[in-house]
Amino acid sequence: MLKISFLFVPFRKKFVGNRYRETALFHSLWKRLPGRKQPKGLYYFFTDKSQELESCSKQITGHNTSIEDKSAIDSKNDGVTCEESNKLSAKCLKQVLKRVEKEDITKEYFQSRGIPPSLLVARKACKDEQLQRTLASVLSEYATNSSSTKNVDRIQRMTTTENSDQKGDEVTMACLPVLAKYLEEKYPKQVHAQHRILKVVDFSHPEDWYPLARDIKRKVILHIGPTNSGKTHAALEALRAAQSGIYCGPLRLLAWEIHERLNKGDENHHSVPCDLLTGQEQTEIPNAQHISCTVEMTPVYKRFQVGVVDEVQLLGDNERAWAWTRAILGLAVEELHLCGDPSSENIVRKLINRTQDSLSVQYYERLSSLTVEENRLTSLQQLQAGDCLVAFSKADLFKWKVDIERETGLNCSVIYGGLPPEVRRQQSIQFNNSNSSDRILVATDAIGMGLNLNIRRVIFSSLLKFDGKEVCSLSPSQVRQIGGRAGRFGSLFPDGLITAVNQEDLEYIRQTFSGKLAPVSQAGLFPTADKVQLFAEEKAIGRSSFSSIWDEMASLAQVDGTFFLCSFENVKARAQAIEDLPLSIETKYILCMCPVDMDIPRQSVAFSEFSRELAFEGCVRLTKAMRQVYPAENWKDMNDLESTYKILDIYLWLAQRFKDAFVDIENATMLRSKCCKVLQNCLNSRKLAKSFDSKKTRLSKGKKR
Ligand SMILES: Nc1ncnc2c1ncn2[C@@H]1O[C@H](COP(=O)(O)OP(=O)(O)OP(=O)(O)O)[C@@H](O)[C@H]1O
Repeated sequence: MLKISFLFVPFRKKFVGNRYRETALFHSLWKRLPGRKQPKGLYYFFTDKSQELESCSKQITGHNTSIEDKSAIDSKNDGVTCEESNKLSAKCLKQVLKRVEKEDITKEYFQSRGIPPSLLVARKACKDEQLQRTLASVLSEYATNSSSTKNVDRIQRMTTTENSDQKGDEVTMACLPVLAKYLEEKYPKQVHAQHRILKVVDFSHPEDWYPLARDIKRKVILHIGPTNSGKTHAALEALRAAQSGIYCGPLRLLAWEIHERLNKGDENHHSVPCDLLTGQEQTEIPNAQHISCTVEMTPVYKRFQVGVVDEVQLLGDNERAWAWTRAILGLAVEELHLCGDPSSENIVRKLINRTQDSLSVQYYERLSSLTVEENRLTSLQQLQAGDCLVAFSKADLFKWKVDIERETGLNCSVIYGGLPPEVRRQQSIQFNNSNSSDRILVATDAIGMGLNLNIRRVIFSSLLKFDGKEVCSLSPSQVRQIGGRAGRFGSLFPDGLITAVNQEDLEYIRQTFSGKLAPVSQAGLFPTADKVQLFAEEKAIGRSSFSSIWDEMASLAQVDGTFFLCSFENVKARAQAIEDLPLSIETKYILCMCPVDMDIPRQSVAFSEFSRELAFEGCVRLTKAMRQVYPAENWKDMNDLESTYKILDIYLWLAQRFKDAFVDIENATMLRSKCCKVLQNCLNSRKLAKSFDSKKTRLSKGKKR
């Protein structure tokens, strides 16, 4: 219940007092239509609705609107505000309803004016306030123009339906065309303008956004399999053999890895010159016809022979999914290889059906065994080199590290998402090294993707994770992704094992691996810069109310069942931070896409400072505080360093887009690698252990939850 109210409160809040409330209201009405067909010209009905309903009220009840209401209308030179207008509408409507309920107005009254009695029944049956308003206006339409009776039969039929929800929807559906016609005649200018706006936010055919790709009949090969099944390997073989090609991966770490692998070559492959393109980096390798990039950077304006998009199950990710949708629909390649887990098959089929490319699916099995152990881990002494203990907070990770190192004498490498990718990679190399026969890994779910790890056994210390807002259980897909890291074909430990610290968790893991993954059902979309720009122009939204664009676009956007709109929350938070700056919409859009976590004060302050300097000075420099990289010995120092790294990273991300303004690129790059070195030293230092007060092993505390 709590969760539901969280979802609904902001949603409703969005409508109250919003000057675009009417538009949103009608949007919510037509969304109820099967197939969500957009009724022409619906949106402006309530722009003048106080007067409209006033006259409607007068017609039906025979009374004028109260003096009090009238004075509210008259007191505004430019008409009433929407909020007032809504209040007035409600009052007028109430009057109408009251009179009808008192039977002051009889069926005969309506019939004599050509109003079908079924409409009255429909209105009474309908508890939804929005629908009541719609119906009230339809009543008024009938009262003034009895020739508009095309829908009478439909309405009559629908209002006799038993199910009241269905009744409400069908009544809405029947009323909308009447309303639409009426509005188009009454407010032609506004309706026309509204049509143009709706065209901008019509996201029902995103496949048409990529004409270069649509010019090619692409051959799409979908590689479906669990982790460690060789699907990426197969796709990369095709990439290497191509004259030109592009790899699009979910992480910088993966983009780096493919970039290096192609450039180096190995005993079975000659080297292939390959550029690197990530949010923060861009290389120019001589003669390179290949690119390895992070999926958000996918160039859809350039042709390649072969494209590879990795981890396509992320088409369902709430925040980043748009990048996969864009890459899959937009890559202008002759041959497109998509790699994903079994949950991605349905949605990829739907997308390729839209692009009308050819699709073949290749299925893969794991290359080596993966076994869920019978017994849970009961003592740290049971740990062996090659084990990976998974925990979900940084504090937990370090406590485990300290306990393990003290009690077993084994050394722990550490990997978590907050560490710079360079450090994550160094820690993984250290762990993989075949000479380190005393190595354990303690890690968060950051090991799930992007690192080649030689793990013998994955041990879940918990299945609960804090996602930034609340503590929630890992999904079956996450459990499989993390657990599947145990055992790697061709490594020291080809056969993988999985266990847990808690018995209940172990049971859950067993069930997860024996069940099927729920399919990803929709692919994410996000408005492109030009759509945002056009929308702002049509709506005459100035630079100063940039942050309002996102809610308005979300409320009007037309997205069909194959797609969903990715979350706007982070983008909105960034938009609010730069709201008052004299920057173009285009520049503000770029700033909003910057990967800053606005919930972290140091990051949000730095982002605001960079944006302000960009707007007012045209030259952005690192501050003194951002240049300070001191040796770290404890928990707090580490946090500071991670934070400094992230700020330098944001600086370099922005520098890629505003090269002339961000003049400290060299310095930032140098400081960023210094941060990595210090962090790496700190992680390997025994001094770190002293910053934790962990006298007892965590395994000796209650295991059975
Ligand atoms: N035919 C092959 N010959 C040699 N090595 C292979 C072959 N197939 C796969 N491998 C190796 O096995 C490992 C797993 O393969 P790959 O990364 O392609 O799996 P995957 O299914 O994409 O899994 P994940 O999604 O976990 O990355 C890699 O180290 C890869 O190089």
